[in-house]
Formats: sequence, C-alpha cells, structure tokens
Amino acid sequence: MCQQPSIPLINHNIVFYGAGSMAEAIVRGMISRSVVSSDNIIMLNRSGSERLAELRSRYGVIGSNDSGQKTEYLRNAPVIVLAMKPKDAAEALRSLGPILSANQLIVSVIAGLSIRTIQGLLGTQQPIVRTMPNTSSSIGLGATGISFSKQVDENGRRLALNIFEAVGLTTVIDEERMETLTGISGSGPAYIYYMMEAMIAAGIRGGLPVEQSTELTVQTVLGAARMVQQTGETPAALRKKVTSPNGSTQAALEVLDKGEFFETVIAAVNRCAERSREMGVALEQELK
Ligand SMILES: NC(=O)C1=CN([C@@H]2O[C@H](COP(=O)(O)OP(=O)(O)OC[C@H]3O[C@@H](n4cnc5c(N)ncnc54)[C@H](O)[C@@H]3O)[C@@H](O)[C@H]2O)C=CC1
Ligand SMILES: O=C(O)[C@@H]1CCC=N1
Repeated sequence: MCQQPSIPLINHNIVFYGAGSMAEAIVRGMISRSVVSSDNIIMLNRSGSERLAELRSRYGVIGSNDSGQKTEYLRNAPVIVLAMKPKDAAEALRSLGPILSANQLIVSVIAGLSIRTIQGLLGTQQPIVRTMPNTSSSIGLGATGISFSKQVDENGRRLALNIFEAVGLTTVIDEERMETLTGISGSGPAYIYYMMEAMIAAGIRGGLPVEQSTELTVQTVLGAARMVQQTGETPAALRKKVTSPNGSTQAALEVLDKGEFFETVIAAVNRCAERSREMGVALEQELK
C-alpha cells in the first residue's frame, strides 16, 4: 500500500463518463490537490444540464450531455473513467466499444463489473483498470483498490495510479478480491456514518444539543482512526486501554456484544461483497 507520494501533474485529458457523486469526489480531490488542470477534465452525463452547470461552476471542468460532443470526447480521450451506475453500464459500453481505438485506457469505478465483462460488452481487448474507490477521495482521504487487465502497459498503470494516489491511498489487488474490498472500503464510509448517526442520536436523547453531540462524535471517530494510524497499535489494544475493568466502557461493550456487534459487522461486509458479486453476475448476463 502507498499513501500520497509526491504527486506528478497529469497532462492527459480525462473523460468521466457519468457525472454523479463518485465522479465528482475524484474530480474534486484531483483539482483541489492541483494534479490536473480543470480544462483537462471532461464530465459527460446522460442528462441534467443543471448538474453539468453546477460541476462547471464548481470546478471549471468541461461538461457535456450533447450526444455528438460526447462521442467526440469519448473517441479522443486517452483515459475514460466509467462512472455510471451498474444498471446503465451495459448499454453505455456496447455503444462505446465501436468508437474506441486500441490504446485508450478504460478505468472503471463500477461495483461488481468485471474486467472480462467490460471487454465483452465493449467487444474489444481494451486495456482496463478496474477500481473501487470511495467518496472520501473528495478530501484526499480515499482508499482505492485497483486491478489491471493484462493489456495495461506500464504507462497505463502509472497513469491510473497517479489519478487515485492523488486522492488518497491506493492498493493493487487481485481482481477476485475486489468484492471483499468493496465490503470494507468502498461501502465502508456508510457504515461509519451510520454508527455516527446512532452516537449523535444517543447524545441528543441524553440531553446534549445536536451541535455538541455531532462535534463530540466527529472528533471521537477522527481521533480513534488517527490513534490507530499514528500509534501503530491494533484497534483491539487501543480498545483495551479505554476499557477499565467493570467500568462504563465495559458496560457499553457488553451491550454491543449482546447485539453481536462484531459478527454483525462481518456479516454486513460479507453481504456487501455478495451483493457486488450479484451485480457482476447480472452484468455478465448482458454478454449472452
Ligand atoms: N457512491 C459511492 O460511494 C461509490 C460508487 N461507486 C460506483 O460509482 C458508480 C457511480 O455511482 P454514483 O456516483 O454514486 O452514482 P450517481 O447516480 O451519483 O452517478 C451516476 C451518473 O451517471 C450518469 N449516467 C448514467 N448513464 C449514463 C450514460 N450512458 N452516459 C452518461 N452518463 C450516464 C447519471 O446521469 C448519473 O449522473 C457506480 O457504478 C458505483 O458502483 C464506487 C465506489 C463508491
Ligand atoms: O452502493 C454501491 O453500490 C456503491 C459501491 C460502493 C459504494 N457505493
């Protein structure tokens, strides 16, 4: 794994095909860290002129939903980031394949969609980078898993790594582990937010004003993550240091254990991975 090394400037046009939350998170992260100039970023959406106007004014990027212009941008882009929902991917890839040339690099952030299915739907042996980022990329604290098809050369690898290193931590993994990674870091922010929602609600129910309860919860989560990162101690060791024998923390953890907290989190991660696989299988059916 590597975290934010010295960052080179990316001089290529990057087309984001699908201009939703994940595309915006990556673009925001790249632009705020000045790794790419905003006029090298082209964001294409199926519809939604307002959405594109918003992205243009926020980041100075080029945005288009005109079908003729879209085709031109896609035909000429050295890098195309597939960032639509899985349900929209098959149709988009089928029409993308015929306009691509051999060395255009396809980077997918789409959950469940395998390299094999992407190539099958495109109908080409395109170099493919399959990734699973997360929305924390927008503040440079993303965690992205990356797998390469055998057609990706050293320049393609470097370019894809540059994009995601610019917005956080990257790790190259075997494609078969991508679903497990999705269960941990792709969807993981949502579990942490859910835990935070519950802690904030508990504070409010206990009489704290919403602002105070929120501030305390945020700092607690931030501090706990930083403690693991900076002390090098395991979460289990750090947990033990908070937990006095027969004290208040122990009482709280016993309640979590009664709700099978540990196994429930593992079951949630497993179900996420399984759901990603199901989405992948549904997309694979589109090849038939
Ligand atoms: N939101 C997240 O936390 C993460 C999402 N992902 C993946 O990112 C992808 C996008 O997710 P979100 O950004 O959350 O969805 P979103 O719904 O916010 O954005 C998708 C965008 O794609 C556009 N689109 C659909 N078909 C299109 C087409 N043919 N041409 C151009 N634009 C098209 C839609 O209009 C929409 O604006 C998904 O495949 C998801 O699996 C991956 C990691 C994390
Ligand atoms: O919920 C989803 O399907 C996407 C994939 C990872 C995070 N969001």
